[in-house]
Amino acid sequence: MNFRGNSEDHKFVEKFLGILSSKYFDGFSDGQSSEVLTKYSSEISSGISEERSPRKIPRKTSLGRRLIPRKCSSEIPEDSDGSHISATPPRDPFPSPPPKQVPPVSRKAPSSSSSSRSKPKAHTHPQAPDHSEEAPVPSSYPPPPSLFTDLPFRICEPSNRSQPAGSSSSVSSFYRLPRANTSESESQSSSVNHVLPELPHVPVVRRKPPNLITDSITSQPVKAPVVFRSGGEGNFVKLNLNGKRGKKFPSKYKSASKSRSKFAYRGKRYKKSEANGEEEEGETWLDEESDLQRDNGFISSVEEAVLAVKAEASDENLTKLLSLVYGYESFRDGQLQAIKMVLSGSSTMLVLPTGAGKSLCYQIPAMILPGITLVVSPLVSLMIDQLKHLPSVIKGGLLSSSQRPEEATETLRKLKEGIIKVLFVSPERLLNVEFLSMFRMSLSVSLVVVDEAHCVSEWSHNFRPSYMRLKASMLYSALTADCILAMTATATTMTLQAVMSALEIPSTNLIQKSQLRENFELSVSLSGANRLKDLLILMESQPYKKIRSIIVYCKFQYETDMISKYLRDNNITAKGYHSGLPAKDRVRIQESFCSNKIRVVVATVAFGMGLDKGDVGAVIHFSVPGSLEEYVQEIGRAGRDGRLSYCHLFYDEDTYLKLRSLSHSDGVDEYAVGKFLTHVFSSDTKQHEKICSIVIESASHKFDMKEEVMQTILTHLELGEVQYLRMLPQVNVCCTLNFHKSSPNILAARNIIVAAILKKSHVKQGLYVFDIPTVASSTGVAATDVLAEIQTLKMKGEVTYETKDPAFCYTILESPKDTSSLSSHLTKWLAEVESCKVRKLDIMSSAAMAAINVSNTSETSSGAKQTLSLQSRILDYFNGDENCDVPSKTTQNCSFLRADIKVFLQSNRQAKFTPRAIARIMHGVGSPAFPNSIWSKTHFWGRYMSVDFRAIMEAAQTELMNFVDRNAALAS
Ligand SMILES: Nc1ncnc2c1ncn2[C@@H]1O[C@H](COP(=O)(O)OP(=O)(O)OP(=O)(O)O)[C@@H](O)[C@H]1O
Repeated sequence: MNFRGNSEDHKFVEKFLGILSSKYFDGFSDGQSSEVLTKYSSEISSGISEERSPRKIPRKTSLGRRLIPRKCSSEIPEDSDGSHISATPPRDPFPSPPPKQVPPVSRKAPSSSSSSRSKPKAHTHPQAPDHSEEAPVPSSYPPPPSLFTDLPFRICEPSNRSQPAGSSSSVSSFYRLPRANTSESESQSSSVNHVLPELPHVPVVRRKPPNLITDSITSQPVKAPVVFRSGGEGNFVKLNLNGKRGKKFPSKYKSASKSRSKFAYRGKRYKKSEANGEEEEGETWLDEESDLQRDNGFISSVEEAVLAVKAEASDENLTKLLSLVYGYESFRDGQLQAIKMVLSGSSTMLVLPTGAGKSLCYQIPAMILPGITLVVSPLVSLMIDQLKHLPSVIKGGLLSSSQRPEEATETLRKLKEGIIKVLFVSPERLLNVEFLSMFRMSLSVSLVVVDEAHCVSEWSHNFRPSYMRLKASMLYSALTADCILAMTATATTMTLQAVMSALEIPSTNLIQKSQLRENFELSVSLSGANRLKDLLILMESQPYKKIRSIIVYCKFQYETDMISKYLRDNNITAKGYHSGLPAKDRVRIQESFCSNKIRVVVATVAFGMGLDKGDVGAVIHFSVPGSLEEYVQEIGRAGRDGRLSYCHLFYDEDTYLKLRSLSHSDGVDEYAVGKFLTHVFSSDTKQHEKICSIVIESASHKFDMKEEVMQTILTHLELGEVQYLRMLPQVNVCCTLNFHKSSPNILAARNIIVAAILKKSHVKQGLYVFDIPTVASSTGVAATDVLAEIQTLKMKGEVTYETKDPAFCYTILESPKDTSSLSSHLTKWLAEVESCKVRKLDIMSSAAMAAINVSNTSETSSGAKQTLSLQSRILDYFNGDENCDVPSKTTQNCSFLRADIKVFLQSNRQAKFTPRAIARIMHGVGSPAFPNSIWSKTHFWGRYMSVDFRAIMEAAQTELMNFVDRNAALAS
């Protein structure tokens, strides 16, 4: 629409500007975590491949190809699918080939899909890496050791460290252990022990078996739990955890016991050499009977231990169970307390640092409690990973919206038969009406675990609208759950309060340990145009030079390729990893990294969630993270074996400004929210249970609102104080149907859905085109049922079809009485969320700058000073007030700004701008209506990134008014 200065245009601008009071100028809703921030990052400049999650629903399916949405919007599929191997940490950077005499000892009863044998196997028969791109492993690297062969372990504790407060004798914690030998000559002179130089102040204590695992071939072997095979998706053998032999977990499906024996182990085995008990590399079949006997023996011991805990959940009994199932000698700080709380039926909020062992806090209760343990997880990759890491005695399953229908059906069958004890589920699936009714009717839930619980809160760095739906009232009533365990490693006080309030966890039930492990050496340096070179210099200097596993985090997809290539050109084995890579490539890269074939992974935020590779010795941030939470999560991939690890951050101002601009990419104005609400409630609500739909792409363009923002608003309309609507699964709403066999009318006579289709469609070149929600509403069934029916017809050869236009679907329960006050309320809330995001980045930036400054003040031990400075900032942030004022590096004005906006408006008369749209263009941030593919060509694109976004909006508002007035004057 052109602006011609007529009165209508004037009214539009006036109306818009009238609504835009300055307090809403920062209207923003990301709602989507740093991943989302990253995924829009390329909008800052054209031609940059951004970290964008794939469409959740296919835009278009080929005739009859796919019916069911593959992804729900909140399941960010950009991580690897998690099928990496969690390797026991190699013990030195470039170790000698392992001796072959030590039997495999499982720290955790293995449970990967290809049986427990797959772990050692993964090392001996690794998947072929992509040699075409990958630099060869330097010949100085000996072949990677088989898993576990470096055992036994060594534990080091600083002598001056006292027991952590509140810890019991059976609790230990992370301590800082030295990592790499910084002296090259030392490393060359010793094949194994050189990794841990004997530091004078760090006495070595040897234990059997240790909690913190480091390397030493001199210590005693850990008492090995029976290495228990698993199968299927990780858990073949089912344990009778109810204490009655031959009986399953309680299920209301009483008839389901027959299939149980199916899950006894059947698979390839490694043969144990009778002579020395070592694992032979070749695969062979063992006598199944003797194996089963051994398995049964193990099961009996675990069953006994479970019964003992059921009788008395004492420290001793729990520790015995821990040692039997996991091979660990003691609980870590916080674990025992959390397990006991859960066993006593108290809902609990558990805050432990990354890698502290939170998973164990639901796995052990899952063995004891009678019903199912449901684990809600934000990422499919994380769920897959956690499923794989379940001890084999706990049978697990997974339900996510990205599954194929037959996979989901199989999991549901196992659930009903009582085979599954721990079910991983996405929030969308959990809240699916059919899923809930199945639980209500037939299954008992003992525990609901909300993993990454900070996602519940809009004040976290990683808020997800679907997590908003996890309210205690729903979890308790719809699932009849007994208890909730919420877990996170990164939550500020404000986030914790929001999570605990949503999940109705009393403040007395908070178990919170320090959110930062102590085994990090943190450093920051100022960088700029030479960042790549700086990175190489860092990696070629001590201690990084000697570290075998390193993750380099950057913000943009194109950076991962560029940096990894640069490193490879400099003889460092490196691979780029981002969500844009095909899933199989991501899996392969992760596996190669975990099996030490790649030394460095250069990744976006898509890498790392759930990554439990013990020996990652360093994490380097090529760009400043979006928040301290993100920083802590990402450095949390390092040093999970408890040893000293190194984390360096290159701070450069340009990236900070880019990210700050991007923080505004999801902002909305009250005007747009109002229009959107009018659209949402435009349907005829008198028709009971009418299915309404909003086609995502066109609405996004029309309201200049990102999909995530629309979803956040809709979720709020469902879960706010008044329930205005009920959300239904997303579907592709436009269907084109082609009849092949029977005539349409004959089919319609015996099928009411076909009859409705004929009634509601228009015929185009012999094809029937119709709107699925309309047909669903007219027949009184769900949109997914219409799709299912068409699919059935397709299977019978009656039809082929194609669907397009993914849409939000919902039914209206109540129309708002006052849309304008509702939109004002929503805009205010979204603006607060946006400001919170910007503030988090400013706090991160200010912490980095403070560390740089502290190192400038004195020459001596700047490393230690930086570590202390960052540690204290992080702990203050998590424990204190995050709303404190932080200096921003943006300026409030620029002399040419107004003049430039004027020129911009004159040269783009054809477009209808809002002040926010102008500010975005000046910041180089695209939006659905002003995409960077078009607007990045303007001279003004990103020119004012250093000027405060709100200040630009104010200037744009004035200039827009002037512009309209001038045109109106000219026209009259
Ligand atoms: N008591 C224990 N003793 C020794 N190792 C343990 C103990 N508990 C857990 N671990 C190990 O610690 C590692 C990290 O555990 P887990 O993945 O549960 O951490 P997390 O707290 O969920 O971390 P993140 O938040 O980063 O995902 C695992 O390899 C696990 O087996």
